[in-house]
This record gives sequence, structure tokens and C-alpha cells, in this order.
Amino acid sequence: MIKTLAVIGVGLIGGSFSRALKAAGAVQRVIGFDLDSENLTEALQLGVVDEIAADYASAVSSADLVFLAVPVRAMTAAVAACAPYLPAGCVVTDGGSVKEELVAACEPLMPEGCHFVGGHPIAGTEHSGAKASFATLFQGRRCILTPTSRTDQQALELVQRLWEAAGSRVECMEPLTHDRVFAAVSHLPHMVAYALVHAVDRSAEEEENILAFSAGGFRDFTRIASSDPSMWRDIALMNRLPLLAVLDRYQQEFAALKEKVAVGDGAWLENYFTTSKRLRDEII
Ligand SMILES: NC(=O)c1ccc[n+]([C@@H]2O[C@H](COP(=O)([O-])OP(=O)(O)OC[C@H]3O[C@@H](n4cnc5c(N)ncnc54)[C@H](O)[C@@H]3O)[C@@H](O)[C@H]2O)c1
Ligand SMILES: O=C(O)C(=O)C[C@]1(C(=O)O)C=C[C@@H](O)C=C1
Repeated sequence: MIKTLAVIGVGLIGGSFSRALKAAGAVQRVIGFDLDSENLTEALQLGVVDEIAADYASAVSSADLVFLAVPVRAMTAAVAACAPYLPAGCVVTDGGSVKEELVAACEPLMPEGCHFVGGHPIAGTEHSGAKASFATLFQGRRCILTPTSRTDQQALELVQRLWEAAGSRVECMEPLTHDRVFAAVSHLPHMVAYALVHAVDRSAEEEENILAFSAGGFRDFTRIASSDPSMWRDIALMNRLPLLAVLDRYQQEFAALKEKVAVGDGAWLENYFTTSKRLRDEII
């Protein structure tokens, strides 16, 4: 499908995209570049990429497609650093978790004849780095592409075909719609998980080492609080307004729940939990 893929940021997502396309026979050669040289060397040793580059220029100068998978607030500067070295016809795409600001900043950076397509695979784990990457991460998972009026149709089709080769179901969304949807179903749960760990830890001021007693419920709920802190700092800052809107809604729900516990309204609580169970069971 393509001859040379450059992956900028060879971590969980960049590494898994490379592995998936290599496994599907959709790419001949993958060149990786990462600011963390230890991670980059490990990516080469593990066969995640075929070659490693010393800088952005040598990573992208022979690429048909560039895939950026760095933290969202580093993305625009990384695209700008690659832009002067992109060969004519090159397609640039990303896997960042926030889209509107990023797509608006990256599209105008493309030199004549090169095209940017915003993307976001809806798959991940709480682990980071090339060593955490695996070829089947995107199998059966959604990938959202966020074309705009400036998007080149052929570039969009190429990126769609590559995600399909990686095993994903591709859907297109407006960048702002994307940010609102994922503020609710992805970014809010991460904020709640991070806060829950703090809340329980603070109860430990009264009881010795309370976290050590945690079992399935706490562990299932807070798995995602083990995710990379700098990645989630970037997502919270870049998707600030949509995230604040869902944090407000969450606070309202939580205040209502607290009130009903306080007054001992069992019927309300049972009804509330029944609705939650039905809604969650429907998506599993
Ligand atoms: N982890 C997830 O569940 C998940 C899911 C979907 C999308 N994403 C998005 O994918 C992107 C990457 O996330 P990840 O989980 O693979 O993180 P990761 O930490 O595993 O990998 C990111 C890599 O980028 C490198 N890097 C950072 N800044 C760089 C720069 N300026 N130039 C080159 N390399 C740089 C880091 O050294 C690191 O190796 C993020 O934008 C994230 O929002 C993550
Ligand atoms: O399963 C996980 O560990 C994830 O957090 C993956 C997850 C999510 O579902 O919220 C996290 C961030 C992404 O941008 C996409 C997917």
C-alpha cells in the first residue's frame, strides 16, 4: 500500500501502528524517530521499526506517509519540524486524542503538494513506550478521522485504507464534535479515575495504608489512572472547554447522588443504579 512510513514518536500508538501495518503487509519499510533515544533503540531492537533516524529531516525525507504519535501539545511543533523536509505528495497524519486545535494548526503547515489528515485511534492501554506496542491493538476498534474543507480526498482515502489494514473501523467526524464526544467518553473517565485515587488516598490519613486493601472494584475502576501523566496533562489542557463542560455535568450528577445518600432515599438510589446498569450493559 505504501513503500516508506515514517513514525514520529515510537511509543504505544506509533509502535502499534507500525507493527500492525508491517503484519498486514501494507508497508515495506518503517523509519522511526523519537526524542527518547533509549526508547528508539529499543524500538529497533524489538523490530517495531526497520530503521531509526537521528532527526526529523532524515526520518521524513523519503516517506510516503508520516504518522505522528507524540503527546498532543508537542504535535504541532513536531509537524512544523518535519514540514520543510517532506517530499512532494507526502501524506501526514496523527494519532492524537484531541483534534480541533491540532488540526487547525497543522493543516496550514503543509508545503505545496503535501496533505494533512487528522486521526485518532480509539484504542489504547495504560502502558507507554515502544515495548508496550503490539500489532493487534487496533483490531476491531474504531479510528476517527477528522477531515475539514481543506482535506485532500486521496490523502483521506489512503489514511482510511491504512487504518483498515491495521484492523480498524474508520469513521469521520468534525474535529469539534470529536473533541466533545471524547471529552465525555474518554477524557472525563480518566479525570474521575485520577481524582478517585486521590480521594481514597486522602482517607488513608485516618486509616493506615488503606489502598493496600483495595480489591477488584477499585482496581478495575482505576486501571486508567496508571496512564502516562504527561499525556493526560496535555489532553486536559488542549481539550479544556469540552472537558470543563462534562466535568460540570459530572459534578451535578455526583451532587445529586450525594444528596440522596444523605437523606437515605433508597428507591431513588436503586432506580438510578438500575438505569446506569442498563446503559452500561447495552455497550458491553
Ligand atoms: N495511550 C493511549 O491509550 C492512546 C490512545 C489513542 C491515542 N493516543 C494519543 O497518541 C499519542 C501518543 O500516545 P502514546 O500512548 O503512544 O504515548 P507514548 O508515551 O507511548 O509514546 C509517545 C512517544 O513520543 C515521544 N515524543 C514525545 N515528544 C516528541 C517529539 N516532539 N518528537 C518525537 N518524539 C516525541 C516520546 O519519547 C514517546 O516515546 C498521544 O497524542 C495520545 O494522546 C493515546
Ligand atoms: O484503554 C485505555 O487504557 C484507554 O484509556 C484508551 C483510550 C480510552 O478509551 O479512553 C484513551 C485515550 C485515547 O485517546 C483513546 C482510547
